[in-house]
Amino acid sequence: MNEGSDRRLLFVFTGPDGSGRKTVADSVGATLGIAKVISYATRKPRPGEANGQDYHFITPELYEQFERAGDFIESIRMNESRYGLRGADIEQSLREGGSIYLVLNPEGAQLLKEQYGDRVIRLFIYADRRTVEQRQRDAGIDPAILQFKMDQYAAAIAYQPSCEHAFENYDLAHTVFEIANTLEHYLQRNLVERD
Ligand SMILES: Nc1ncnc2c1ncn2[C@@H]1O[C@H](COP(=O)(O)OP(=O)(O)OP(=O)(O)O)[C@@H](O)[C@H]1O
Ligand SMILES: Nc1nc2c(ncn2[C@@H]2O[C@H](COP(=O)(O)O)[C@@H](O)[C@H]2O)c(=O)[nH]1
Repeated sequence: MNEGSDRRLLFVFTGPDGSGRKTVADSVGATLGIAKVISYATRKPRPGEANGQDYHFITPELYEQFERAGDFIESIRMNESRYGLRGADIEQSLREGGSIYLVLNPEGAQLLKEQYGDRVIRLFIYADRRTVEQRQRDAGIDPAILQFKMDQYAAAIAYQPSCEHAFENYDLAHTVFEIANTLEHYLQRNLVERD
């Protein structure tokens, strides 16, 4: 486990796809001035997505190269696409920017928890199945991918009890406010402990 003596925290936003994890996480991150660590993905960007902001969009060949070099702290395959996080990116962000946040599915959240132990705070973001499906349809997700994501909904929801905190996400401003308040407590506690 990679706990070390450092108490900089990793806030992991998880939950079902379409619950609003990215939207909420980016807003909380901007409010609190916390840096995001971005995954590498082999899929093509969707409309509105930007390289280096949503993902590092890379070719399958480069992904394989990173994987062979043992760069990924965790790596998944989903719908023919690969997604992974480079351990060096996490370590560098922690060194340079203090606490960080990430957006991961429950599998990734669990793997990070196993690696970083109690430095990982999992924030489970959820909404009901119908809302989540409608949001993703409105966002223009490919119907086959949407079906795949909805097939994962129940399994994703089952991860909630494992997480340190859970927040429903209907009123975005309210959700962001609640989470920012919660995270501020962690950040302040850490400042006091490190004095
Ligand atoms: N509280 C909210 N009310 C209405 N729409 C929302 C809310 N939160 C997020 N959305 C919208 O829902 C859609 C999905 O949000 P987002 O991409 O943040 O979800 P996600 O959980 O990261 O899922 P995915 O990984 O599939 O993108 C986006 O169009 C976003 O603008
Ligand atoms: N375990 C990991 N999951 C990841 C990573 N990067 C993204 N994701 C999750 O994959 C799905 C699909 O994302 P989409 O952007 O194509 O809709 C979603 O749940 C992401 O949160 C990762 O590095 N590891």
